[in-house]
Amino acid sequence: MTVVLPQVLSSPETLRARLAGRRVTFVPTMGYLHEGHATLIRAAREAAGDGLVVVSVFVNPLQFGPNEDLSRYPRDLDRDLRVAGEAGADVVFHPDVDTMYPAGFSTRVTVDGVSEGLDGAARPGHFTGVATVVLKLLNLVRPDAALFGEKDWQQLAVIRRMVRDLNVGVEIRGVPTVRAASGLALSSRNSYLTGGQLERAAVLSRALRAVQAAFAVGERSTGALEAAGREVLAQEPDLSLDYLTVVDGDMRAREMVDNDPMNRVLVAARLFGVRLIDNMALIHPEAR
Ligand SMILES: Nc1ncnc2c1ncn2[C@@H]1O[C@H](COP(=O)(O)OP(=O)(O)OP(=O)(O)O)[C@@H](O)[C@H]1O
Ligand SMILES: CC(C)(CO)[C@@H](O)C(=O)[O-]
Ligand code: BAL
Repeated sequence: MTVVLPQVLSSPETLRARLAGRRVTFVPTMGYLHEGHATLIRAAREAAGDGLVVVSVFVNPLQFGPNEDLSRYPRDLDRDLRVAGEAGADVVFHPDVDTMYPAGFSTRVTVDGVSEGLDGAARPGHFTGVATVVLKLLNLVRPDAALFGEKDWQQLAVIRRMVRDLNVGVEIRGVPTVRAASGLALSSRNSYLTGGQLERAAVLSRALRAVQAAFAVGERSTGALEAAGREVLAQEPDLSLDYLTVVDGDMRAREMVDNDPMNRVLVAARLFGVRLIDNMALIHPEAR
């Protein structure tokens, strides 16, 4: 099958000229696209009708801490163009860092509350970096709708809050997490792991399923639910746990949970030196 590669644009001016007057559905990414991204792009294609699907590929330095993996974050634009084209993208916006943050750039967007715990606490400044770049990308692309993965559940909550608070006027859609057969959530950072390590990293999703199973048999204390997940994680000696926490839709910890479908268990851990995150609803989707 011949794939029509998307048009690559790197300046705000050419992007605006290309998108003028068109309905636009947008998928922001940091590149190194995998099947999770392709699922987002296909969903965008379906939602877009005869409008344009725009994918951004930009590794945003503002959301990386000083000791994080910015310099080694995986990059492969040629492959990204093939994946994006196959999934139905029309345009890939690929700006360089100076275009996004020219000399004198001084503005930051900080979302209080939902940004503060979990990854916000573990990665100081991370969500300010995310909110700033996402608002900037939304202002450049001016989409009707933008799609984000539920894999980054707290990020999705931060973006929804920002869009609501600042009247950005874009529909934000969440897309369920795409997983490997082992249960491991697909992630660009999985490329840091070898085959055997990837199999072992599936312990994260097994821990989340153990929390779902405890909830399904009636456990409502978050302490006991979290203990069920941690017990599974304890079986992996090369894992260093950041958090495994049950939160409500506003990212708040509670002592007891009810059947609200927004209740979620989130996990972040370092495995073989790589920091991975995952999350699941407390109510197993098939039990709804
Ligand atoms: N497995 C997945 N299923 C669904 N959406 C995903 C998945 N992985 C990433 N996404 C979504 O794709 C978008 C771009 O994410 P990003 O480019 O950071 O990829 P990533 O795989 O999450 O990388 P990282 O390793 O940095 O976490 C985000 O909205 C993210 O939530
Ligand atoms: C939303 C995003 C593209 C902002 O850089 C990034 O955080 C991501 O890929 O999830
Ligand atoms: N997908 C989230 C991007 C990050 O970890 O910086």
